[in-house]
Amino acid sequence: MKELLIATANKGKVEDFKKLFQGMYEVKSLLDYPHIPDIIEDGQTFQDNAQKKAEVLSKALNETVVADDSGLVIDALNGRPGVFSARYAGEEKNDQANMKKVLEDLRGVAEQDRTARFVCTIALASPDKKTIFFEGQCEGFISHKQIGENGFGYDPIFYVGQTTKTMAQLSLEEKNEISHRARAIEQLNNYLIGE
Ligand SMILES: O=c1nc[nH]c2c1ncn2[C@H]1C[C@H](O)[C@@H](COP(=O)(O)OP(=O)(O)OP(=O)(O)O)O1
Ligand SMILES: [Mg+2]
Repeated sequence: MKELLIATANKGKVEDFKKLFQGMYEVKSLLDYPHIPDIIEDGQTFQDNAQKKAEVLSKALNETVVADDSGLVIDALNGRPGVFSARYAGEEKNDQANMKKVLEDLRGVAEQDRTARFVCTIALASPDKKTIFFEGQCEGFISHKQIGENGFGYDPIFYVGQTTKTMAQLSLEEKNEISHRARAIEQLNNYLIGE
């Protein structure tokens, strides 16, 4: 089976990619290449960061690389945390601290004003080809406390759509039906099949 390298060291993302590419590609990630240094994400947009992560690795290894830059965009916080989602509460990239800070920032904000979306931008970079982008989103709203054990990142505080289920209450299969990452990967997959 063909290998596909994902320029991420995020275990939750790797699990999503492996499940979504099951039977199609053998997914490798930066977890398999621990010696590769972290790529500084200094872009203004998810696309900028996905492009940098994919192109730096594609050039270094001279092979096709996929990268994902994603995050939580909250309307009442003017789109924050956005591209700063991973480090919202500090450089240690601690999910619990990030969620705590979001809930503190939204203290007193009414239900109807807690709208948010997850955004995932995927970049496909190949040596001597133009980088291509695919974006997926998932609408929802922010809970008042953490609910559910599954997934990663901000899943426990993100109610999916108009439901009363957080992303962390979904099974991996259910999440992969509706998530921002699944929607972006579906477009990537359609492109790769057509190549
Ligand atoms: O499905 C998701 N469910 C919950 N939270 C999520 C999801 N997708 C992204 N997120 C959050 C986690 C992290 O706080 C940020 C990603 O930051 P982002 O820089 O793209 O990833 P990262 O630094 O963890 O790994 P890497 O850059 O190596 O891909 O958005
Ligand atoms: Mg990152």
